[in-house]
Amino acid sequence: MPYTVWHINTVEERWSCHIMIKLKDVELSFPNKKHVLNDVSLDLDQKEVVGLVAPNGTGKTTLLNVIMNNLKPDHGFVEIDGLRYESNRRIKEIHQRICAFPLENELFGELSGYEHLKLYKNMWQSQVEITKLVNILKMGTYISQRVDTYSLGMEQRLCFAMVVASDTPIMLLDEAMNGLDPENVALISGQIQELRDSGKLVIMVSHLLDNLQSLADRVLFLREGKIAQDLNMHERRDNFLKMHAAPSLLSKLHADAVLDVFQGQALIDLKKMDDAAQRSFVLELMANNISYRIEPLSLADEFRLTFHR
Ligand SMILES: Nc1ncnc2c1ncn2[C@@H]1O[C@H](COP(=O)(O)OP(=O)(O)OP(=O)(O)O)[C@@H](O)[C@H]1O
Repeated sequence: MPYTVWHINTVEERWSCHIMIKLKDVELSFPNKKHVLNDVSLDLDQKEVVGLVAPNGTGKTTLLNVIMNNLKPDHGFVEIDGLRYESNRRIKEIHQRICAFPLENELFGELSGYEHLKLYKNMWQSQVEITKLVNILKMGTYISQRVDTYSLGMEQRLCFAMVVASDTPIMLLDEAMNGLDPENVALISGQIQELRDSGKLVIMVSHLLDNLQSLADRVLFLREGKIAQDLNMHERRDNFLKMHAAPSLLSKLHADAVLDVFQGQALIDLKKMDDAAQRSFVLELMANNISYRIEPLSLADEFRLTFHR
């Protein structure tokens, strides 16, 4: 009989594979819109930033609402940290583990930003230091003002700070960067990285693909109710050739190799050419002084190929 070698997981290994959210065969239709979610199965781990990406009206918010139990799936189930929404007690237990980005109508105009942060800290009984949080997010100049005096960007930063104040293991950020200037996008991105590093699962619905490219560990594309792409952002990916779309040269390539032509740039799939063909094509680009780069697809490239082809 062969020896059985028991592998005892290290603390790090156990930590890195704890499933915080499980969706199994989730389906959901609205009366006027069928199959907004159509058989979605997903496991999301702790200590991850997960980007959820799709064009408008595709079902991203619906998916977050299913995770929060605001919508019940027609089929399938959701499990949060091993628990299902099956009784009021369970719902309460689960909601202690999740905080969702507040909607505009969940803010109280007559209260200050500071009072909102205290409210979230108390609701989740967290240990977050509000003064420190206010300083980190550079909200000191307006945090004592009534929220109905806030600009969109100030409100967005407050809503993000409210989620941080909850200190829950799962954070759902639906378009949290909307309306923020680049400096604030960078500030909040840095905080999201710290949340991830401290062990949180952060799910971000976002249309800022360049930002997700650098921030997310994993990006999901939702298309026709399904997860059309599940990209591990740390995995080494194949190289593609990106070149100025010179028609005379593109016409020499097999049509299958030209994946996309967009805003004067062509995207060439090098896997459709053998080494010799690749070399001679690159020499031709150089001889014709045509600019090109060889690199993996960006998230924006992946998005175009998934949704616009
Ligand atoms: N309560 C509802 N009743 C009926 N239809 C709904 C409801 N909520 C969403 N829908 C429809 O379901 C589809 C998905 O909506 P959802 O808000 O999830 O999209 P989204 O991807 O979050 O869009 P956006 O990027 O514009 O926020 C849309 O066609 C929308 O009209």
